[in-house]
Amino acid sequence: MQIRFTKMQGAGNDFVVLDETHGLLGLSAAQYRFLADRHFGVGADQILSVRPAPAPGLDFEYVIHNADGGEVEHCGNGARCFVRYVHDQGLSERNPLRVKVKKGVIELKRLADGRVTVDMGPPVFALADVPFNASGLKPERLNGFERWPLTLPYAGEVPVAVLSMGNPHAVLRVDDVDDAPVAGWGPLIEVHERFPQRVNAGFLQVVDRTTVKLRVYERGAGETLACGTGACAAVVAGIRLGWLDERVDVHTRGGLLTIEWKASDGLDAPVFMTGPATPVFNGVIEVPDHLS
Ligand SMILES: N[C@@H](CCC[C@H](N)C(=O)O)C(=O)O
Repeated sequence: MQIRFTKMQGAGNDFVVLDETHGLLGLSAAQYRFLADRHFGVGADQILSVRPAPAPGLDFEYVIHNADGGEVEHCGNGARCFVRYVHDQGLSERNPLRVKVKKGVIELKRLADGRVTVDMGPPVFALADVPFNASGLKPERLNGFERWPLTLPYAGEVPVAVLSMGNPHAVLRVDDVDDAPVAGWGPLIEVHERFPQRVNAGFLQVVDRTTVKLRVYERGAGETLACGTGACAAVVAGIRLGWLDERVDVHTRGGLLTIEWKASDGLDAPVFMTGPATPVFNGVIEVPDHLS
């Protein structure tokens, strides 16, 4: 089967975007993996499928698959690319857009300078909803928020903040992100037995109260150049732990994301993420039928 796609990136987190507004392509997990493959397919961290609105009051649905073929709840950088895509392809002129993703409904706004602001919704702290199994663990409390000791082979106990942005995140503070053991610890944290749905592992360096550096080892994709939900989770954790103010510039290896969370309005205040969304190229690819 031949399919048309657009390759996009948001702060270096890259995507294959598919238009399914006129009918579903019915791709299998193996076919998503093929598209994401950097040697045999197009190459991407995630595949984004743009679909018609599933209910009145919504503009679209968009479905996200990780490079490993698994469907996921949310993708912050993908949300910004999705908005740019529907606008550039003439699928909608509306601004803002209300869009269904697996985690719920999100609102996305194109800015005059080409960037996009996403209302990511409130963070989730209930451990069962992350999900995280804390049974038998004794947390360290900082500023009224917990860090949990995660035991890693060879590394011993490392303290992580745990929360969900619709998808699960573990956030670990490091002194120097360029020196952080992302490749070594990332895969161990991703599949740690205390995270029954696996987890995205964020390595956070606090530069000052409004500036951080971040690297994320993503569930189902490995280390990416940026992770939007990871940036939100890291800033929310940093605010709750007393390290950060309510508006923070997050420097990733692929670009700058700005995160705002007005915790002073309550823990259920929405998180706003602003950043770039850039088309790279359009193409047509033959997707092998034997992978269906
Ligand atoms: N790159 C994304 C997150 C994609 C999903 C994540 N890997 C997961 O499995 O939860 C982002 O920008 O948020």
